[in-house]
Amino acid sequence: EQSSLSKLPGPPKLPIFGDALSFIWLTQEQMFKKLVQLQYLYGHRVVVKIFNKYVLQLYDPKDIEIILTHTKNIAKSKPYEFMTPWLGTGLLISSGSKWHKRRKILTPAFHFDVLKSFARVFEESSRVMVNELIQQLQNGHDVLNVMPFISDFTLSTICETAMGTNLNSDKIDANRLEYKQSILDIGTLIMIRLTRFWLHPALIFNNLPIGKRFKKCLQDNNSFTDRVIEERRKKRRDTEVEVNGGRRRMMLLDLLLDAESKGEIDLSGIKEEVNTFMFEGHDTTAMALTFGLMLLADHEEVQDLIHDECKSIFGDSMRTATLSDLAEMKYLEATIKEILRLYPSVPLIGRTIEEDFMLGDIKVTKGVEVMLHIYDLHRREDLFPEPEQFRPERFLSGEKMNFTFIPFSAGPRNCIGQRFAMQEMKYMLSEMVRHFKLFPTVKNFKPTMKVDLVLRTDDPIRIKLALR
Ligand code: HEM
Repeated sequence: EQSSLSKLPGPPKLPIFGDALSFIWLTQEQMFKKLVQLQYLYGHRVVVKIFNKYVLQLYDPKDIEIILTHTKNIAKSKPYEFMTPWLGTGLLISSGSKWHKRRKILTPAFHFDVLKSFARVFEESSRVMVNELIQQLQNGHDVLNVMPFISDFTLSTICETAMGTNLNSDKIDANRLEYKQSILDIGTLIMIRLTRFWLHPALIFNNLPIGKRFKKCLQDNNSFTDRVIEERRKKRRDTEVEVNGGRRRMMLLDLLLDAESKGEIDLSGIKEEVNTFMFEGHDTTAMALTFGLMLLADHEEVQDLIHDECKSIFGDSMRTATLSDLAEMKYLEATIKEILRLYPSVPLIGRTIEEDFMLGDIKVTKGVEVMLHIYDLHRREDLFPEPEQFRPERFLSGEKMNFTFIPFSAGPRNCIGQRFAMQEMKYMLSEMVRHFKLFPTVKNFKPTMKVDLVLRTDDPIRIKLALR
């Protein structure tokens, strides 16, 4: 049955192993490079065989549309399994009726009115970050690795909005660094495990030093998220009026705690969702903002256009932005899209096929895995002329991009936090450009990407700042 796939182009295959041996021992950077090369070597539909399993690699919008709009084939692919000791089967990883039920419980947490009520937090957190950077400037540090400042910003906003917990005033603040480090380590360990097939069985992995390190990371991670849950539970008891006030009930963690009292979810269910949202809700936007500031620093003309746009909205006032101000920031919105085209925080997603379907004239059968290459799709020269060039104007015409531009995926399993993320990024980037001029430390810097849980690089992103 799978043999119709064997006719598709792909790397040469060995008996028994297929292509498995060519992925062994690769570093995360080598793996990234290898996956990018596949489409240039073999075209937009590539078949890789890992032992007896076909893994179809797709780079074409029409094929990607067929997969993403399929209402039954919503199960994630094998590599996501290595994340389950950490994220359980929370919204990102679950499938079938569990996924449907959870998505229904959590969707109200991203309602327009709820996002509107978060404006103050996005606003204040952006200001806090800007003030920290001004402080750094005053202390003589004008060249900064911006990543740690940004991830502090996105972590505190996800805690204060979705989780209703204020990081700065709580003792959990001390665990923040440990939490962020644990996510980096978890990513690295999962990637090591992926490229060494003998580490795949849990029984082997868990009993080796690498499995023990993994377990320690999970403990560090959970000690932070458990406290976030506890803090909110306490506050709810203390401030019952606030809970019945209506609006507050819509906060993500409150919805989960409400579902718990109705018997729809248990504590382990709450934990898997809190872990999922704390990670997906801060790391993705942090990486997009980091690459975004790097691109802005390299393109003074783009900064100036954003600044002009802000000036036309705010005049000379340094007042804080409202949601209707944000709606007017059309050029900034196009800039954010262009950032996500070049650096989509989730560069690659995967599905396991549960119901046979046709991909054009090719039958794809149950059990096949499919990888959708968002990063490579966004850099196709025929879809985005001069794809390496950073040009926000591409997104100004308002032309529909359909499945050629999918940083948030699409279809039933698209990103639930998409509007949250856009709003957060608009607040932060507009605040930055209103206060600072950014300069590159290396002109036209192209960081070396690596395969990880989100799009990452080990190269520090250093930017020179000056007050505007
Ligand atoms: C720039 C920021 C972001 C990008 C580029 C992004 C991208 C994505 C993508 C591509 C997916 C599909 C994953 C897959 O199919 O495996 C996804 C799913 C998801 N995202 Fe985001 N995301 C961002 C921000 C956020 C934020 C801020 C939150 C939460 C507040 C969030 C929560 C989630 C969740 C829970 C899912 C799983 C949804 C489901 O399967 O029902 N994301 N995201």
